[in-house]
Amino acid sequence: MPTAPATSAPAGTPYIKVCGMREPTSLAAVAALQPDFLGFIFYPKSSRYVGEELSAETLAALPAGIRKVGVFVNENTEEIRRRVRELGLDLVQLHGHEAPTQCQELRESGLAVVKAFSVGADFNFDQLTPYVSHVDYFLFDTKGEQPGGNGTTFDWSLLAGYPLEVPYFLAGGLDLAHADSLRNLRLPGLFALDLNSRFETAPGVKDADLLRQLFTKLRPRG
Ligand SMILES: O=C(O)c1ccccc1NCC(=O)[C@H](O)[C@H](O)COP(=O)(O)O
Repeated sequence: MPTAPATSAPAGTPYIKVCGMREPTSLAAVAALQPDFLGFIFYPKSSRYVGEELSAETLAALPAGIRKVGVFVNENTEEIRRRVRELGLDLVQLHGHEAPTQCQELRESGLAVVKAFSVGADFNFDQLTPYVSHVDYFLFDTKGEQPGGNGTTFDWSLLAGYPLEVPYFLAGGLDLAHADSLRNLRLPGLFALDLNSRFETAPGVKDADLLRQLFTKLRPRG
C-alpha cells in the first residue's frame, strides 16, 4: 500500500475497503483479512454510526498497513478534525454536499480526502471538475434514499467514460455474487472496491467468512 495517495491500483487489482465497522469482535475478524482500508461511519442517522464508543486504542491495535477512513455527511470541519485527532484516522470520506473549499481545508490538515458522489442514470461528470484539485480520490456510490449504505448497485458502465485523472473507489451494493464481474472490471481510474451492507449480519457487524471468499477471488495469489 502506498502511504501517499496513488493514482492507480497495482497491476489492475483494485484495493479493498470494508466500510461500516463498529462491533469490536467483528472488527478484529475483518482486520485479520488485511483489507487495505476500513471505514467507520460518523453520521448519526446511520444504523452503523460508531457514536463515541470507538476508542483510539482499538484503532491503534489494528494491523499495520490498514488505513482508517472516517465517513462524514455534511459535518463541520472542526468536528471532523476532532474525530481524526482523537482516533488517528488516515483519510476522511465526505458523503454529503461538502464544498471543494471544505475538502481543501481538510487536505491542508494533512488528510487524504475522498469525496463521494451518488450516481444515478443521469450522472454528469462535470460536477466533479471543481473538486479535482482539492481531493485525493472520488467515490462513486449508488443514488438512494440514504446518503450511503443503500445496498444497491448502479450501472458501472457509466464509468467506462471516466474522463479524469483522480482515482476513485467503486461502491454501492457490491457482494459476493459480483466476484467475477469485479475481477474482470477494467474501468479507467478504478482504485478500490468498497464493501459494506451486503456483507453484514447486523448493522456494524460483518460476515468475515463471506468477505474472505470475495477477497480470495479478487486478490491475486502469492
Ligand atoms: O453505510 C452507511 O450507513 C453510510 C451512511 C451515510 C453515508 C455513508 C455511508 N456509507 C459509506 C460507504 O462507504 C458505503 O460503503 C457505501 O455507501 C456502499 O454501501 P453499500 O451500498 O451498503 O455497499
